[in-house]
Amino acid sequence: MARFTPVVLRRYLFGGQLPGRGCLRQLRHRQTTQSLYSQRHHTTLVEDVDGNAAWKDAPVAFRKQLKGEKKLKKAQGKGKRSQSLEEWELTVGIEIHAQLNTARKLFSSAASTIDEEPNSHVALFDVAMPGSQPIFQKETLIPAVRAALALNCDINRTSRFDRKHYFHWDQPSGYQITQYYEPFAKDGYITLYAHDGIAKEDGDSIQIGIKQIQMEQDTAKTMSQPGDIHLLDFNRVGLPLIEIITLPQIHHPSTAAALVRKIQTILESVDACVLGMQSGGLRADVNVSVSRRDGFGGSHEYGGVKGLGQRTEIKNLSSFKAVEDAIIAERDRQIDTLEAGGVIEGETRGWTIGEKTTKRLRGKEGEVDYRYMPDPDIAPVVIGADLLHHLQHSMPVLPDEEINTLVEEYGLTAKDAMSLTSHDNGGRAEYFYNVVDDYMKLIPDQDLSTAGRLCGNWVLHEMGGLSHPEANEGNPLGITDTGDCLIKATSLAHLLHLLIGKKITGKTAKKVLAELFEAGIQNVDTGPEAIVDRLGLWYTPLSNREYVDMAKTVLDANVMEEILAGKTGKLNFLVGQMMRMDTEGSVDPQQATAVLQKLIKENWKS
Ligand SMILES: Nc1ncnc2c1ncn2[C@@H]1O[C@H](COP(=O)(O)OP(=O)(O)OP(=O)(O)O)[C@@H](O)[C@H]1O
Ligand SMILES: [Mg+2]
Ligand SMILES: [Mg+2]
Repeated sequence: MARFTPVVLRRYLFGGQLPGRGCLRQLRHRQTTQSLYSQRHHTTLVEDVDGNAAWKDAPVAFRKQLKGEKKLKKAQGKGKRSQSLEEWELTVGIEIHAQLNTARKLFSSAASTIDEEPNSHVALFDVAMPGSQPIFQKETLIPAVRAALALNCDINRTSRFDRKHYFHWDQPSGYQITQYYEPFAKDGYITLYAHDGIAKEDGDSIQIGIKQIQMEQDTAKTMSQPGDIHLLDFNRVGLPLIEIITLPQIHHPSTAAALVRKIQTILESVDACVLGMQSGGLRADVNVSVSRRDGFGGSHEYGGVKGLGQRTEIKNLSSFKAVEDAIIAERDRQIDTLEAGGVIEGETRGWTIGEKTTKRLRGKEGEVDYRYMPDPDIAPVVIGADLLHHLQHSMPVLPDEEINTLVEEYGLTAKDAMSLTSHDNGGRAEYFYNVVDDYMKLIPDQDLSTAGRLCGNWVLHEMGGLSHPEANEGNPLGITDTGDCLIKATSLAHLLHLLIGKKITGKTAKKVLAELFEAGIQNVDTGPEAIVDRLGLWYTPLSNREYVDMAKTVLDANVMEEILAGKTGKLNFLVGQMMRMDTEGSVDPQQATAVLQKLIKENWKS
């Protein structure tokens, strides 16, 4: 599968001290200053694109997810369970493994691949050929450090690699190289807001500590076949991962899912990661415990958090929903066990989508002794102050800041801002900015938030409803990461300009939008004016006589009495009726209201 060339990532490098070839790609057309809008007028980033994008995983539509969560919460809130939740406090800590966005593996120059011919990118070191040595690919530090900075971590200027020993077919050397004793980043945090989808109980926002982030190797990919046959793909072995470890400070399943989703968004926004959860580029292990709320909490402690119950760990969850469902199932199992007088064992458990309960995989006595030891073949990693400084100053706008800008400057609701940034790998937001830019050029004295609200409504809602049998499934509008779309931004801006200038009606605008979409699919170059011309849909205002005739048809004595008695909502109802009467959509609601008011004032009688 083709990838973007690494050239653009050179902007994260400095003074030619690191070669660009080790880094993969830059995804977004995002900037580093406070105001996205103001900077958009000064900055043009060069995107050097080579072939097709490798990312195919569109994030789960946020609205859909919120709806699902609401339903789930409703179901959870019922009956006996909610009673036991008053007595027991759930605590969760999460480990997230994310594949870094690099061209090479962590300790060999073999290419990192996505969906390529199995075992086609494997260096001798990756399969532990005797005599082969690890060569740390220092470019891998760039996405790793960017991820750590985005998660507010302190960067350890000197970190080291250790060996974690275990025997399994997916690990040819018998150990995984990780950072156990001295990871490269620690003491970070992430802030989650209500609009990120956290539990109601967590209020407007919650901060979760990140204990540390370490770099480590991925394992080979196992493809199990019928008949106990396991096929191995060593392309994945040795790919650079980061493991992000949160403190046990999460107390609600939906907050846990929101955290994983937000970490994915953040990693993506700083170009630290290539693939999302849906494509296996991000995996989560959840650690779950419960303790009594009555002050007799548990005796366990982790990272300075005391009073915890015994944890169990559910490994390898690969969707946000699985994170939430597995935590709920494990919480309920632990509470049931404790209420029945049992004890919770420290164990690793598994979760299968659709199951009601987690399943024990191995107990504490079955835990492997990893015999951690410093890797004698790898020198300490020293991060220079200059590299750190450069990376700190080339960070893009982070998702929270972007949401804030969309709400504060562009006048969107937090929900719409979230939707906009989560669609099409962020491409929908880029498209939106382009539409607003073009629209503002047509009406320069327009207030940005008014323009933003109008364009946001069309980009999200009107365009969201478009479909065509020949359109690409999953991305019908053909929106790219950089904001190109089948309906050109400038065409939509012109269309909205015609609408606001009352040159066409709202109904016509929708019709023209559908025509622009169709033209895009058929690769026909046309603009909104040409379509309005062709369809003969230029707006001709109705005469006052026509308004009065229509108003008389909808008015009746009873409704008029109600309006006179102060029921102003009824007036809107009548305007709606007038608009429905006119199939061409030529009724201007303001004028209809004025005519109705006048008739009522004159106490018109039929
Ligand atoms: N009592 C507890 N209840 C809930 N979560 C806990 C508890 N104790 C620790 N945790 C969480 O468990 C995770 C422990 O991760 P860590 O990588 O330090 O150890 P590990 O799970 O033993 O290692 P690994 O799985 O990587 O071999 C952290 O996210 C932490 O917040
Ligand atoms: Mg861990
Ligand atoms: Mg763990």
